[in-house]
Amino acid sequence: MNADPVTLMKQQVGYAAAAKVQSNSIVGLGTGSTTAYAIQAIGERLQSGDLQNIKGIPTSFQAIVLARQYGIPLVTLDEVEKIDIAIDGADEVDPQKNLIKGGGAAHTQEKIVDSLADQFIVVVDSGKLVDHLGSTFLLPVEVLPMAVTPVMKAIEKLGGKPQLRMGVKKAGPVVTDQGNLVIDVKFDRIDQPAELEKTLNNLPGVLENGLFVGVADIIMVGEVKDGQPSVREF
Ligand SMILES: O=C(CO)[C@H](O)[C@H](O)COP(=O)(O)O
Repeated sequence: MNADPVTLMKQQVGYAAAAKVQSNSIVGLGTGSTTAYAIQAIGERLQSGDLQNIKGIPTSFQAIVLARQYGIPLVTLDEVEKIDIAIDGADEVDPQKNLIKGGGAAHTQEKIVDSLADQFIVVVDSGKLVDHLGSTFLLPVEVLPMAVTPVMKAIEKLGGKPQLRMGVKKAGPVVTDQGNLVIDVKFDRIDQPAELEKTLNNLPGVLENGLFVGVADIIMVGEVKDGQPSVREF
């Protein structure tokens, strides 16, 4: 393999998480470049006959496209009693397994699916591990378009520095799969993520924020040591 180290870590951890999926299960399919490897690996296991009777619940349009590409049948939350396992990425992970998600603007559907899973496995490269949430990544907040200005003002009063997420190769702001906008917020240090999660979601116009507190069961971390990729769990 001649991929760069971060890509190697993502591949390794995505495939390792897919190996935990068992036949006859409902699988939450997360969003992002790391989860994409897990979706690919689940599809390959289905195709080889190593896995049978898997149904996926997607967390985004990206997940739908990848599931179709790799032959994973999809169902909706209306059609299942429960989700057995969900695999999803994260932008930051703290030692208590709390997360910041939403780098792909998909955190609203991700939180619904990941929270419902009996087992939620987070797949990250080692660069995502932090001592405190908010250290490296801005906190994404999905907001109804008509409420962007009042929500930004309210976030400033909470001590955050908000900025509207702008599109890349698209004029204007990023529009979520739900047709809303994303405000990315810099907080100097998020010491009480559970409280901040609730406070932000209580602002009129906010749909969901990217703090996932007490949701993750297992963190799988892709690492490269001496040029060799490996995976550890906590
Ligand atoms: O939360 C997410 C999307 O909303 C992603 O899971 C998160 O941004 C990590 O993505 P990647 O694996 O590409 O680094």
